[in-house]
Amino acid sequence: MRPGSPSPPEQPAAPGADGWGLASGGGARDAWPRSPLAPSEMITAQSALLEREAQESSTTDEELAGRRAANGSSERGGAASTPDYGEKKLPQALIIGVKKGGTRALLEAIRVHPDVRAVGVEPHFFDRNYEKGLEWYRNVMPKTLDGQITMEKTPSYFVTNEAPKRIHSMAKDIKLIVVVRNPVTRAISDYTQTLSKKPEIPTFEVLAFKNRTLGLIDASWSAIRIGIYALHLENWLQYFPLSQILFVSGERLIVDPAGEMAKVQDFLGLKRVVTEKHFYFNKTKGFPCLKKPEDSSAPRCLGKSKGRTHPRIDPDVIHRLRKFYKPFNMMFYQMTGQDFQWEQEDSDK
Ligand SMILES: Nc1ncnc2c1ncn2[C@@H]1O[C@H](COP(=O)(O)OS(=O)(=O)O)[C@@H](OP(=O)(O)O)[C@H]1O
Repeated sequence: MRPGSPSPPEQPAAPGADGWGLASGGGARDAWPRSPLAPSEMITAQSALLEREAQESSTTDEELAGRRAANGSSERGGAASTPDYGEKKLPQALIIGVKKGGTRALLEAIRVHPDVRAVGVEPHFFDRNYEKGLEWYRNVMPKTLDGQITMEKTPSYFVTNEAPKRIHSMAKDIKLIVVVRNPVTRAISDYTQTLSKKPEIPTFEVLAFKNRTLGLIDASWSAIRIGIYALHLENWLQYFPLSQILFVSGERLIVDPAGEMAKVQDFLGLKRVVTEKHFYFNKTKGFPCLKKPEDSSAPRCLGKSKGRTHPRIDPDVIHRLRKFYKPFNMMFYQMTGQDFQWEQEDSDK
């Protein structure tokens, strides 16, 4: 951490503490709340801090990863196929998280834009493949023409300690996008993904607690820890100003994809090309899908690993988790100047 930078949120305020007014701008990150934590929350917050050193469990888009490994070959970006002219460049914008936030939906939507070329698989350069070097990374990228933006998404970057420094040393003016989602639903989504691969794992309710009788949440479990967004964001703000980070609402990306895409295109300095016209709500899928491009026959919904049915979780556990996350969420709203409204009862259903 650089000298003079704000301290990590070791003592976030308990729910209902004073001074939680939302910042209107981006300068609120200095205003760390100072109210004491409930003891159990103190313990879990501390364990969360300690666990930051732990290696993040991997995030993959199984279906895509299965099709093509990031082994140095480029992948065509864009919905309409763009001829493979141009040169490979290091990315100017990254979708850095969060796992299960809606990162694939965002990447696929922004790739429709003719001025964006993106690599389809997750390169995991700044976490797992850093030692391969920048030339390896550049080679993973698709070719771009002048004026086109190169992008990639790797959701684990957001929770990788070394990522901000590494990315900053590559390009300090890079644009960063984080898709955030109610951390309770995100945790359940994350668990659902693991469960789909390892059906023998314990229940969510078992994994979520260090001590269920005492109500001690296990913040060292990555499914829980990833959702402490304020903690991770603090790391990024040591290297990047808030103006270089866009926070996209994972919830709004589902109910109003065009609205969120307008913000993304503005942030990237792109013309608003991706609009309502590109989306339709697919009742079978239960999610918005991209309309079929003129040169293709099929509309494009995300694969079956996106939009999975979640197992039913004990409402008491949901309630406890909501309480656990509330002070961190408040802190996150204050740091970003955005209220994601996760405290509303229905938002983690
Ligand atoms: N249009 C559309 N179609 C399908 N799914 C959508 C869409 N928009 C957002 N989402 C939500 O994206 C969730 C998966 O998030 P990610 O793509 O970030 O997952 S991953 O980290 O890359 O594995 C996924 O989470 P689950 O519902 O838990 O499967 C979806 O809720």
